[in-house]
Amino acid sequence: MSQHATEANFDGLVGPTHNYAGLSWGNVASKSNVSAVSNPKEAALQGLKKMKTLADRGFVQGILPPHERPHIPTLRKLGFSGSDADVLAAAAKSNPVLLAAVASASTMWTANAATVSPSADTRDHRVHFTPANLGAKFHRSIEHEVTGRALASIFTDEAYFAHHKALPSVSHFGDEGAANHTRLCSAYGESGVELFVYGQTAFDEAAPAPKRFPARQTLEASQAIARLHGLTDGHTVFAQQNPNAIDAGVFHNDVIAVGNGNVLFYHDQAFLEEERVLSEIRSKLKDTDLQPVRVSSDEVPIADAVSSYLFNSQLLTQKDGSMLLAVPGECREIDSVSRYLDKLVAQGGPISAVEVFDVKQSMRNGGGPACLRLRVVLTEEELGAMHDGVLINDALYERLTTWVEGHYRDELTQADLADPMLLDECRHALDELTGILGLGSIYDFQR
Ligand SMILES: NCCC[C@H](NC(=O)CCC(=O)O)C(=O)O
Repeated sequence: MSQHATEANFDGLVGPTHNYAGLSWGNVASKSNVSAVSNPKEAALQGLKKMKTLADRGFVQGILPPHERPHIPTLRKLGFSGSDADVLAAAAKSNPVLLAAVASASTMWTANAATVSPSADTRDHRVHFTPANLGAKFHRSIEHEVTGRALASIFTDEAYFAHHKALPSVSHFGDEGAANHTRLCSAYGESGVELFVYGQTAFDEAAPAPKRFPARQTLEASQAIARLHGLTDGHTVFAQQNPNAIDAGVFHNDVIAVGNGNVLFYHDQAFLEEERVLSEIRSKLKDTDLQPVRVSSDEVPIADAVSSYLFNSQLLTQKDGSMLLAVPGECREIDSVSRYLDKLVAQGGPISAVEVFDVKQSMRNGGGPACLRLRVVLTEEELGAMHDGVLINDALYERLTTWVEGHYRDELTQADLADPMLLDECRHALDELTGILGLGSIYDFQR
């Protein structure tokens, strides 16, 4: 039985400690901007502006809160002791990179927060959520617990929503969430095909794998998520990412492909077995034809795709059924990509409009428009059952903008991360935020 459903996008609000620490080997932007001075206030406002623009266009737009950073409980687990200020000072002295890791605002990239399967696809007809363990990078491996709490406090009703724990946090089950998961369908409320893209097979050392940069997602992790969510084989496709793409800086599939409805917009270097993947999607997508929009290396070399983040765009269905591609500003700064975008719209295919967003603060850490959002397809009933205090409207946008203006710094260096005042500012701000959003006590310092 199908119902009308909507795609809601939940953007991660950038936290007060947004900084450039160069923590993500394999993510070209993160490494090239290491130690640059960041502007957390501007970063958060850029994100809010994107949310507001899309909400104004009629898209359902939600927000996921930033986490408590620097995360003192993690430092205590690692043996630092004394007052919170003592812990910070000792960590800064002993290992500034470790301090930067527990201070990262990386929860802003909610495409990595979790994998979500809509109720039309799952055996028990509930929406299933599994927070990603993000075990490939230490600074991200500490996100899943609080992410799970935030999701559970927004999607509380067990009649509609099912929450799983993150997978075991070892490399065999490396899971990076929705960034490696694409749902294709005829309409959001119809059962679709869930495409899981992985970088490596953990239990087969002979299988193809990247040589230079790490593969963050394993086949075994993707298969486990599909089992947990109660997806059937007939509606699930597993595809290996091209190892050469990972070695070229494509650390998540959403840096080289994006899908929406029956459209798959992708680069010719995205998949290891392109033909097989497309034909399996076609055969499993029962009530509609797949519309591939393939970009060739001749038109957009992979290096340009990576530096522009062309594919890290949001592909959104507008009221009239046509699709809007929400791209980062960098796409208009790179000739091959800008030319391609003009051609894409002119050729009259499924993507009829391009809109540019300035998310430069996030881009400098390797996060474009699509990294900043988690998609949750919801029926009318599910939308009615969720906590609506996190949905953006004019009033919430104004309130959050004022909140950012009042609490965030406009300059942050690596040395500032050891400042005990920053920790106080962050906790104070987040305490107010859970009040604004009506989320209850989700942070460790509130418990
Ligand atoms: N989906 C986009 C994720 C970007 C994220 N960058 C970072 O964590 C960089 C943080 C730093 O280097 O300070 C990552 O690589 O997982």
